[in-house]
Amino acid sequence: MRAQMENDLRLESSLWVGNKRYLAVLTGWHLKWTEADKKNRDKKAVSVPVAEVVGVEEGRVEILPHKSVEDTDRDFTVFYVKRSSSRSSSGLLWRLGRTQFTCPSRVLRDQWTRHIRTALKTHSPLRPHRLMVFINPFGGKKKGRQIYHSQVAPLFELAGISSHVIVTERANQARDHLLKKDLTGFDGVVCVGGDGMFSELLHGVIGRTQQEAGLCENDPAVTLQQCPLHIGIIPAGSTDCVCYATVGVIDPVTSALHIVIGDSQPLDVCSVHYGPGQVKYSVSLVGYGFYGDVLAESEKHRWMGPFRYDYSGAVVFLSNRSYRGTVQYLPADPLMSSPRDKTRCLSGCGVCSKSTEKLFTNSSDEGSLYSSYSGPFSNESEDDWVSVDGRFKCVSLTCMSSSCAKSPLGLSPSAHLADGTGDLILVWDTNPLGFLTYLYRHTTSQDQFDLPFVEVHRVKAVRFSLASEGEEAEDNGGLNIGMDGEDGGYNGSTSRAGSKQNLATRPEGQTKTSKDKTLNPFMCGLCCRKAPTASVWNCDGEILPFPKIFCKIHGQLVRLYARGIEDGASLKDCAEERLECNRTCSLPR
Ligand SMILES: CCCCCCCCCCCCC/C=C/[C@@H](O)[C@H](COP(=O)(O)O)NC(=O)CCCCCCCCCCCCCCC
Ligand SMILES: Nc1ncnc2c1ncn2[C@@H]1O[C@H](COP(=O)(O)OP(=O)(O)O)[C@@H](O)[C@H]1O
Ligand SMILES: [Ca+2]
Repeated sequence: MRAQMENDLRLESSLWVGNKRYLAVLTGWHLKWTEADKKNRDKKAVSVPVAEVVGVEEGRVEILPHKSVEDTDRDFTVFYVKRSSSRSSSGLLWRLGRTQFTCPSRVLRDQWTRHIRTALKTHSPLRPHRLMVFINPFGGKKKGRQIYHSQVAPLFELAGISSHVIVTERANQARDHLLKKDLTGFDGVVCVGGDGMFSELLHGVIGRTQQEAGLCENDPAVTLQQCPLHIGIIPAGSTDCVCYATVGVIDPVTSALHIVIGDSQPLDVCSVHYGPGQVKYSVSLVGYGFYGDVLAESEKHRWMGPFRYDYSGAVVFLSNRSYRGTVQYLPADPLMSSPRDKTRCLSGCGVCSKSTEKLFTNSSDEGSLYSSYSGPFSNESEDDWVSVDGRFKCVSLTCMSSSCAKSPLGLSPSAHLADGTGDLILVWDTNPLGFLTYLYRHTTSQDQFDLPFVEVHRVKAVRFSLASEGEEAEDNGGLNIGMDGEDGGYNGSTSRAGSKQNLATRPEGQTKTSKDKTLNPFMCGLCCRKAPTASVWNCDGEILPFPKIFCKIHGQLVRLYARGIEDGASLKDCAEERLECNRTCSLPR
């Protein structure tokens, strides 16, 4: 069947590009053109997967900086994805490649354009035709509108995508629109903004899907329904972590091209249940302590733009706080992967593909992908939960690496985008120099988990609560700046929640008292006010002022127009070995 289709689409002709003659071949999967008049050795060949052809137009056409069409009879122009490496980040930049072909006759020209269009329809079924685009005009450096109109809209137009654009006038407008308005006919939704805008789309799309399925999303026991609408992100925010971690670069053109060709990247989502029956969703950071405090502080300084996080980070760091709490977690299957196995989740990731089979019982049946998720708690009992009690600088949970420009490898460099697990990072109370070392390692390739006061666990669910009242009343705001480690928070212990040992507390003699503190004059001004006993949660950039939460990871709940990070090195090997391969061989197609 496939071979038959391949044969029907196959086309081979001698065409001109400029003043050189090429042998052009369309196989259905690839469009390839090889210089015809040269001897074998220096033959110039270009091969583009059909899946990466953006569009084909009759005549000699240019798109950027402005559209121009020279309507000639025997010419056609092919637009496609072209890669270049990015010096500043880990992924590859995508640009719009363009080649103008001249045919010997108009009939042949029409045959070529028709065949390419049919090949696109056949081999790229997820390409969007209609998109809803939300632009936050105030995100990041406030360039959202300009970025969309100058860099993204021309590409959508070229690909024949019709877009309904809404420039937001208030926070949560995009989320509310997705929850309430008619979405018939839309293939996907796109945000132009930062992680906060993405979060609005995430909430809208998940909420709408559960509403339509008649499910109560606030009930942590419910298995949520996979979302049929794809989400696209055009980065124009402050951290842009979700874009960075799923594409590898912060670049509007690259992201727009991923949308245009209908790339599809499943993504794990963490539901955070808090307060009386409320839920929020996160894909990057659910953080208590340091990251919660940084976010709360940064809200006061929004006018600073993206720099507010650095400023607030320094302020919070200097206030040297730590918080008591009880963390319980449900470990993931250690045979699948580990947060310290030094692997990276790249495009075509094997761990994620294997997890797809585990997460969806009938993975071979495409249609069942959205209905047969077996949920994370199919076999677990209370005995499987592990409980940890102590004082922490921060507690972070992330469903993916959470890499961003500040931290190119991310909060958890070996986390996976779509394996149905999250990484729980516990940073016990430690002296400021120790904590600074931990933070600083995020900016280098040094292992931030290789520190005595840090632990990381791959998990399926997490519970957090404040320590019991007597313990909570203990002082906070630690002023110890020594490096001896004695004041470290790592004197709690670990136990199975359901077992007899249950919730171990710190051993006698190691309890921190105010006498242990060493005052540092530099810090004094910041610490004289009474430090709070509880922090807030940072849920993908939104403050949740309820310390007690329950988090559950939903494997591959949503899909993005992305394909994971492409590794430049493997791409090069691949290109050297097989000329016709224009990208990483392991990609699923
Ligand atoms: C010493 C250098 C330390 C660098 C530490 C970098 C850690 C970076 C981890 C980033 C994880 C990001 C997770 C994503 C969060 C976003 O959802 C969320 C919302 O983003 P949006 O505004 O684009 O909508 N962003 C955030 O919550 C921002 C978190 C950023 C934390 C940055 C902390 C900077 C710390 C600087 C410490 C400086 C110490 C100086 C000592 C004198
Ligand atoms: N028109 C608007 N006015 C005010 N806030 C908005 C508007 N549109 C969106 N928002 C909110 O602004 C917040 C930050 O947006 P985001 O695009 O993530 O930028 P940044 O990365 O700079 O924080 C989001 O939480 C979003 O809900
Ligand atoms: Ca994951």
